[in-house]
Amino acid sequence: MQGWPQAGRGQRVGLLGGSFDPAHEGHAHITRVAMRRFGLDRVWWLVSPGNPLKTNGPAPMSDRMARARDVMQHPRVQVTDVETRLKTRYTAQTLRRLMARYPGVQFVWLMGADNLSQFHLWQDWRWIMDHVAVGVLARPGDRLAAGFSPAARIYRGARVPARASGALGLMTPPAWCFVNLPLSDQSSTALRKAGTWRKRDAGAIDPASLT
Ligand SMILES: Nc1ncnc2c1ncn2[C@@H]1O[C@H](COP(=O)(O)OP(=O)(O)OP(=O)(O)O)[C@@H](O)[C@H]1O
Ligand SMILES: O=C(O)c1ccc[n+]([C@@H]2O[C@H](COP(=O)([O-])O)[C@@H](O)[C@H]2O)c1
Repeated sequence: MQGWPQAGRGQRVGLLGGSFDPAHEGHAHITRVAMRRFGLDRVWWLVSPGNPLKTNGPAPMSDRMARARDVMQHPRVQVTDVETRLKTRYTAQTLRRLMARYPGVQFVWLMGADNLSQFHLWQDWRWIMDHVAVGVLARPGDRLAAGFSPAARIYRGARVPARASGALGLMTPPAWCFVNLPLSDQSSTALRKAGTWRKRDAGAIDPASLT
């Protein structure tokens, strides 16, 4: 995919942000499940210029994009460098700009349970909860911690039961839903440790160029 991803008014678009350093079958698996369970028309992978909470830079963007496209081949899923184009790396900033750029599109932020546990540390995380529906996918080892996380507790009144997950993208935020699924123990950390992925390129990102 070259250029900006496409979506029509009224479409439900899931956004899976990640370092994808490297992408793996676990990412593809949760994407397919999210499309089905949350009734999404499309999913865009947002390959991050760099997680603001991680100090080490990831492998070069071009390598991560190429690998992500190899791993995720589906007609309704697009691997994108939207955050590089927008010059954002904080999710709230990215979402504000995407919502302005794609009026009428219903975005659903997707993440694994490990990220829900950390969510209260993200910049403007309450703004995200208040403005975008959030779909959380179970991940081995993180189910309980995610359920008791500050974000889950503070927004417990906005939790959508898993049996109603298909309507998530139509709901007015705050609305978030946790779904169980056949678990995948794949992780980028394990792949990096196994040495099957490229060396890190800590100098690839100039943080000053990003908001
Ligand atoms: N096996 C998995 N099951 C459920 N969610 C996952 C899985 N792997 C990744 N995710 C989710 O996909 C998103 C992007 O993940 P990311 O690119 O950080 O991969 P990762 O395997 O978690 O990497 P790392 O090991 O470096 O933290 C995150 O929301 C993460 O929670
Ligand atoms: O906005 C934030 O403060 C923030 C903090 C940590 C992670 N994120 C986003 O969470 C997504 C998953 O990150 P990662 O590195 O765990 O793959 C990715 O899109 C990051 O930009 C966002």
